[in-house]
Amino acid sequence: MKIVSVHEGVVPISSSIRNAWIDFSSMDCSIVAVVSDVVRDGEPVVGYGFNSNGRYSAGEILRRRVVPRLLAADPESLLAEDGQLDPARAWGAVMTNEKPGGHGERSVAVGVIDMALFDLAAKIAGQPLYRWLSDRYGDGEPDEQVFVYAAGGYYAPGKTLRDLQDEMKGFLDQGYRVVKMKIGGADLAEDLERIEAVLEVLDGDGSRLAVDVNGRFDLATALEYGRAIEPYGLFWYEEIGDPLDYRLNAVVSEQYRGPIATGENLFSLQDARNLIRYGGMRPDRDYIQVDPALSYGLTEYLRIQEMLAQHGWSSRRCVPHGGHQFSLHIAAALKLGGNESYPGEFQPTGGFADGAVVEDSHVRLTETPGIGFESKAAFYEVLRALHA
Ligand SMILES: O=C([O-])CC(=O)C(=O)O
Ligand SMILES: [Mg+2]
Repeated sequence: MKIVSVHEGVVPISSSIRNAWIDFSSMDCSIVAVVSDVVRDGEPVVGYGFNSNGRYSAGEILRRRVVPRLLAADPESLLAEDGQLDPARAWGAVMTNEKPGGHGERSVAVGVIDMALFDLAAKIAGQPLYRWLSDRYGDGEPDEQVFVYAAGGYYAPGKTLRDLQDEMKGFLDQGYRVVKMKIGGADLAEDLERIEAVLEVLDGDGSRLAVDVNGRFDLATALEYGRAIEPYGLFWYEEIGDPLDYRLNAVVSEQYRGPIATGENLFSLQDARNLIRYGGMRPDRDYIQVDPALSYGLTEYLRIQEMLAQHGWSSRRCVPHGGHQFSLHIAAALKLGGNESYPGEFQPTGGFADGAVVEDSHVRLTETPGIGFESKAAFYEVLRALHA
């Protein structure tokens, strides 16, 4: 098995929405196609990857460092003992001459390639990624369905409380029981009004609503909001302060009794370990949201899972950020607690297979080999155009 060529491009995933920190008016995403010399039905087997959402395309790092190193590696050095592609060995090749620390956009570029290599490896084996992964890194019996919650509830120009309620009703109509909305982009009084409007749609059941601050609050505001929302008994209170401010998180976790979720902007084993060591996260109720696509890929995510286990954390406490197919496979294979879903945003990259049905907030995977981009027509067209 040899890699014949790697093609890289950018796709816009922009929209008019806004969270407490950024708008998405110029959001875009790197995509790659890794073409192998394996031929099936007269066509080369190709692995695809992309970089989730929330960070911009990382083309410069891909073109100047990551892809050249992959192509320069001795093909034999990328194979496991069974002669098949081993994405973890390729990971070592693309990280050659990279110093530790400072895991900014480099982790995004490596994550894109890592995803494509896992897609390729599972396709060559003729298996959907979740079964391939479960056989190698899990117990061989993957979850057949995965808990998903619907993320949305953004701020947008002219968006009324009624619009927010209609958006959430739409999620419930699509089969979701748990929904997420943004807070921290308005003042407390307005956000409480928005939360109460959504709770009306959820029959007053706060345990079905997560709120996401996107790292906006200082400690005083975090505690003030915490006191105000604690009585609602929410599903979780997300990314309350700066993602690297572990002390803020620890102080809030001493005072806010409900579940806290964070980690979507931690991009390495070392950062995730610091969160566990110093962030006050409680293994009996809190959630880790590291997104494998943004954080050096599944190769690094497996290391993070090992670290969590060593610290007494169940994989069920992990619910990755991003709402994409890659994490859905990982969630099923590694028995995570679930996966985010974006029914209304980040097209064409986000979301699951076209035919995927959500029932009681759970979704099943397809048996398409690899990650299954081929079952997501609009995205597949963009990916195929990279190399066709
Ligand atoms: O608004 C964003 O950047 C996305 C986000 O936080 C999430 O999906 O949890
Ligand atoms: Mg978030």
